[in-house]
Amino acid sequence: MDYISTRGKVEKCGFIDAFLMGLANDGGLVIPSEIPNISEQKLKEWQELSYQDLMLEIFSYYTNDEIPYEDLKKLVYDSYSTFRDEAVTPLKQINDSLYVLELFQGPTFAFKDVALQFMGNLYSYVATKRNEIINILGATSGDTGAAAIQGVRGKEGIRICILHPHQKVSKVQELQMTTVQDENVLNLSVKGNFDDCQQSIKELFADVDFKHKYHLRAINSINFVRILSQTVYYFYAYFQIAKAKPVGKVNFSVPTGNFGNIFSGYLAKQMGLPIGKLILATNENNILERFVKEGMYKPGEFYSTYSPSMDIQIASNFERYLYYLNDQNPDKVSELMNRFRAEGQLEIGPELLGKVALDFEAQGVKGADCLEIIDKYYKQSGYLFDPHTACGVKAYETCSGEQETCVVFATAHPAKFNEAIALIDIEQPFPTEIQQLFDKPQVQTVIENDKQVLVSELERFFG
Ligand SMILES: Cc1ncc(COP(=O)(O)O)c(C=O)c1O
Ligand SMILES: N[C@@H](CCOP(=O)(O)O)C(=O)O
Repeated sequence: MDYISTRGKVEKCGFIDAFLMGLANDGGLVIPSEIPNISEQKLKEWQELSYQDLMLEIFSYYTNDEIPYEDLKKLVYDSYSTFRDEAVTPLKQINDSLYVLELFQGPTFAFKDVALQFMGNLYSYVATKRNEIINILGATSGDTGAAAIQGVRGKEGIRICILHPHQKVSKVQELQMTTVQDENVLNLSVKGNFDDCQQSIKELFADVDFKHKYHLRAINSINFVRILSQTVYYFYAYFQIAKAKPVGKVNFSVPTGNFGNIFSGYLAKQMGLPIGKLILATNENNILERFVKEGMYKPGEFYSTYSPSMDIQIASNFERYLYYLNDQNPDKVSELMNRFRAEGQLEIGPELLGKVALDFEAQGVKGADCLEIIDKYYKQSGYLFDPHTACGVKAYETCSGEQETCVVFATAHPAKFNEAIALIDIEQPFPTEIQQLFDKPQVQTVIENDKQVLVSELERFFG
């Protein structure tokens, strides 16, 4: 398998080079040169596999044997040995049509651990085997940062700098990042929002001289390995249902911000997994809902919501989808992205909008509805959803038919977002790992949202 850019101006490369490149050197996003098709027979065979073995099977289509099988197996098994549930991503049935896939069983209680435990180990492996310097630069609305730091803290040959929006992440998210005392970790708290943080790091990654000088590596979903790692649980969830009952297509409702998690679902569907609708759940920051419903991609006003990890306007992975929507035409993608930069918006016509509708439905969920869902299901079934997951459940109620089977992704544990849960007078016990954080000292540097200030911090830390 070769890896190419959505903008077509990067020489094709192999799996590890694609992993190290992060953002494509022409400013586009890395994608595989083709999407492998998994036969029905293979899908049947995979049903019985453990999560880890399923991941090994899926990765075998993408890694070109650049990592010897036994090494990859160790990386995968080590990565999920830190999870609290043997199944890695256990599936819970809530009612006849609704299943919840718990993606929060990793060390930082959010879905990001699934990919980032693995990527942390992979970076460590590549640092040793290829003698590469690994300086990770990432932006977070709270969960990616915590998971990435946890994945590489204290690891030799790796440094990590994470930008988060100052006072716009939950208290638990802030503590998870800033109580880490290892010397290889730098937390920058930026006076701005997540989009500001993401734009800053994307500009630095696009400056190829700067990127190479400081050996910058990506852990955000701009990195294709994030996307690929996240496809595994779509397959895994589907197989758990298919083993229990005859099932045709399954819908997935995915709380969405940067379009990474749901793009992994799109990839799984293109690979041949029988997915019906990919239901895109958002909050008041609903640029993607407006795109799916009206064909207009235009950032709106920024809102701070009960689901702060999805307080995102400009969705990083949208460009990957534009590539497939436009018949894999890199020139068209370049033209569209240039137009977006110049005009601040993009619009697609009825024909392409029809194509979008073949795969996606979308629902933006207001704060009051989000809290109502948490309260309702807690009373009905005793299951406590975090606010992001609750948006996914509301979107399931709105978009998935009564006779259709739907998996909602539980993207975080409710303890991470107690600020919202407390508003509906539900008292939840905190897991010990989270409770302990409140007694630890915090280390972080608060900076202005200013490129030169950021560059100085990075030169000092990575230089
Ligand atoms: C808890 C939670 N849910 C949902 C999302 C949205 O996922 P994505 O950015 O992959 O669309 C995020 C952040 O990305 C998150 O942290
Ligand atoms: N919600 C994310 C935002 C970054 O998304 P990513 O998938 O590109 O890493 C977060 O929690 O940081």
